[in-house]
Amino acid sequence: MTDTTIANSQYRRVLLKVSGEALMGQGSFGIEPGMVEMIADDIAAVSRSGVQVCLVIGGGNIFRGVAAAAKGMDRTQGDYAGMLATVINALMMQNALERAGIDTRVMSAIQMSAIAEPYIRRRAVRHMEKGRVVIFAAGTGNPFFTTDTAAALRANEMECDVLFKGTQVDGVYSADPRRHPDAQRYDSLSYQDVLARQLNVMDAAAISLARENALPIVVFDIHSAGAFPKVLRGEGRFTKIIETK
Ligand SMILES: Nc1ncnc2c1ncn2[C@@H]1O[C@H](COP(=O)(O)OP(=O)(O)OP(=O)(O)O)[C@@H](O)[C@H]1O
Ligand SMILES: O=c1ccn([C@@H]2O[C@H](COP(=O)(O)O)[C@@H](O)[C@H]2O)c(=O)[nH]1
Repeated sequence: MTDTTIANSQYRRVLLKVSGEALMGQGSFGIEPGMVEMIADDIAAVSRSGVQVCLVIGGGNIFRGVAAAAKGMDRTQGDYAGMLATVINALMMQNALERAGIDTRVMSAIQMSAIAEPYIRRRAVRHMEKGRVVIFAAGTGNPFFTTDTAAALRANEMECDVLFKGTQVDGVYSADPRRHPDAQRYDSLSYQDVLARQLNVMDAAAISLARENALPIVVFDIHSAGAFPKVLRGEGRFTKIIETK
C-alpha cells in the first residue's frame, strides 16, 4: 500500500546510510535479524511510496579497520576486512527487502561478481528509475575511508536530494552524547559548524563531500519502527546539516 504522506514528500531520490551498529539490535556484535527486518520494512514503505531509495550500510557491527589497527593489525588489511563486513550487511538487507517484496540490487565497489553487480554509476541510476532499491556495498572500495564518506560520495554521484544518516543518536550534539549526557542537540547546523566544532557524528571527509554539492544531511535515530518514513516527512527529532548563508 502506498503511503501518500511520503509520496507527497519533497524528495525524489534519497540515500539512507544505515548504521552497521544498528543492525546489532540489543546485541554487542553481528546481526539481529529482527532489526534488519524492521529497517527493511521502513525502507520498503518509502520505496513503495515512489521515492527512489539507495542505501549504504556500515560495517561497525562486524569489523572496523581502525579498531583492528589499534590491536596491531595492518591498517590497510583491516580496512579491506571492514569493507567485506559491509558486503555481509548488504546481503542481509537485500534478503530482508526481497522478503518485503522490494526489488533490489547490490552493487559492490570491490568486484565480487558471484554475489553483487560491480558499481557502475549509470546502471545504479537506471535501477533506481525502475523502482529498485540499490545497496552500495564495500564502501568506496578504498582503505582509509568510512562508509559515511561512501554515503556522501554515492549520494553526490546519484544526485540524491538528501543523505539520511540513520544511527545511534537522534541528531548532532555539542559533544558526543554517549560520553556527555548534558550535551545540547542542534536542530540544524552548517557544514562549517560541524567541521570547525569537530562534531564527530560523521567524519570530516563525508561532511566536506556533502558541502561540495550542497547535499543536505539529516541525522536521526534509526532504532525504532517507522523512524525512516517519519524523518522523511520531516517529523520527530533529527538534525539537519545544510549550507547557511
Ligand atoms: N557531536 C556529536 N553528536 C552526535 N553524535 C556524536 C557526536 N560526536 C560523536 N558522536 C557519536 O557518533 C556516533 C555515530 O557515528 P558512528 O560512525 O560511530 O556510527 P555509525 O556510522 O552510525 O555506525 P557504523 O560505523 O557501524 O555504520 C554516535 O553513536 C555518537 O556516539
Ligand atoms: O570506503 C571505505 C568504507 C569502509 N572501510 C572500512 O570498513 C569499516 C566499516 O565501515 P564503517 O564506516 O566503520 O561502518 C571501516 O571501519 C573501514 O575499516 C574502508 O576502508 N573504506
